[in-house]
Amino acid sequence: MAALRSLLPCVPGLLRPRHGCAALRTFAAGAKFEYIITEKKGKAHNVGLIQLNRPKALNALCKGLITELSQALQAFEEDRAVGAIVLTGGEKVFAAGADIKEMQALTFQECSFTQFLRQLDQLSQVKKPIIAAVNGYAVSVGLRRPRTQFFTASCLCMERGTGSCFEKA
Ligand SMILES: C[C@@H](CO)C(=O)SCCNC(=O)CCNC(=O)[C@H](O)C(C)(C)COP(=O)(O)OP(=O)(O)OC[C@H]1O[C@@H](n2cnc3c(N)ncnc32)[C@H](O)[C@@H]1OP(=O)(O)O
Repeated sequence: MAALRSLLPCVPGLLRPRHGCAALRTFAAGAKFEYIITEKKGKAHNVGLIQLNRPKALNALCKGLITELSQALQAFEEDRAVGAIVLTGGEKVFAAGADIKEMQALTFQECSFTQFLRQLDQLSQVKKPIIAAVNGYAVSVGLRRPRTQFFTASCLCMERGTGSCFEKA
């Protein structure tokens, strides 16, 4: 908990986009991600940070992003040094929900029962506490994730307008 507390004041700074920083795009295990950035934070490197990093599509959850998120969460889950995970997005948006462009070509059954959304549900199997640091829009499936987390650090969010069917931080 002490490591988490020490991390929280840093989170707004962490929300700034970090394009082009190769070191931050490299996961502890050595894998490189296209849609997320991972890092271990805290003095003891015991907080796993995952930042959704698909800004051009407002972090819409495409299949590739969901796969990478799943891999990163699994790796932090298995990393005995990591006690908790912080999941965050960008400055304007946490996530604009499922990738509707990708969904366009799929049937309802394909969306619901195949890998597309099922893999997302598997993320809730992670046993370590996940803090969702939400900033800006959190839409639909992008909202369901923070809601299922143990604690949503909405106190860290910045105000940006309103939306009737969307939840804004
Ligand atoms: C499976 C179910 C669960 O219930 C879902 O999750 S369905 C997905 C639900 N989400 C949405 O319907 C959100 C759609 N997006 C929006 O309404 C708006 O983008 C916005 C969040 C209100 C933000 O609007 P803004 O005007 O600030 O930004 P743009 O609309 O110009 O978007 C920029 C850029 O991102 C692409 N994009 C946005 N959301 C998605 C998405 N969900 N999937 C794929 N792509 C998305 C948008 O197309 C723009 O890209 P461009 O066309 O310019 O290449």
